[in-house]
Amino acid sequence: MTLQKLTAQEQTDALAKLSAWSLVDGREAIKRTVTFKDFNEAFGFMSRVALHADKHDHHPEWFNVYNRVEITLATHDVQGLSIRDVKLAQFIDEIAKQ
Ligand SMILES: C[C@H](O)[C@H](O)[C@H]1CNC2=NC(N)=NC(=O)C2=N1
Repeated sequence: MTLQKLTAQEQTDALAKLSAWSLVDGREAIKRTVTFKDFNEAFGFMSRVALHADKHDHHPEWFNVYNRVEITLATHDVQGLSIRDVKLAQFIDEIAKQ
């Protein structure tokens, strides 16, 4: 089945459960920031996300400074949000443990 863009209702429902995530201004994407004790923990987290992302062929946009990781998720293929972003956000929440 081809990948579908989430409907407005699906997006609202998904975001209600992803409390750490918010919509990006002016773009159909979601973002969250995760802060760790130090760079070692932040990079360990990024490594785990990177391996998962590559396995699932769905990659984050992110920015890291020392212990902080800012993450943006979107699906280029649908120019908006898809179930893949929801699943990756859930995985990130699980391993961020915050
Ligand atoms: C060709 C390849 O499968 C696509 O470009 C994949 C790779 N990773 C991706 N990651 C994200 N975040 N969105 C995509 O649409 C996407 N597409």
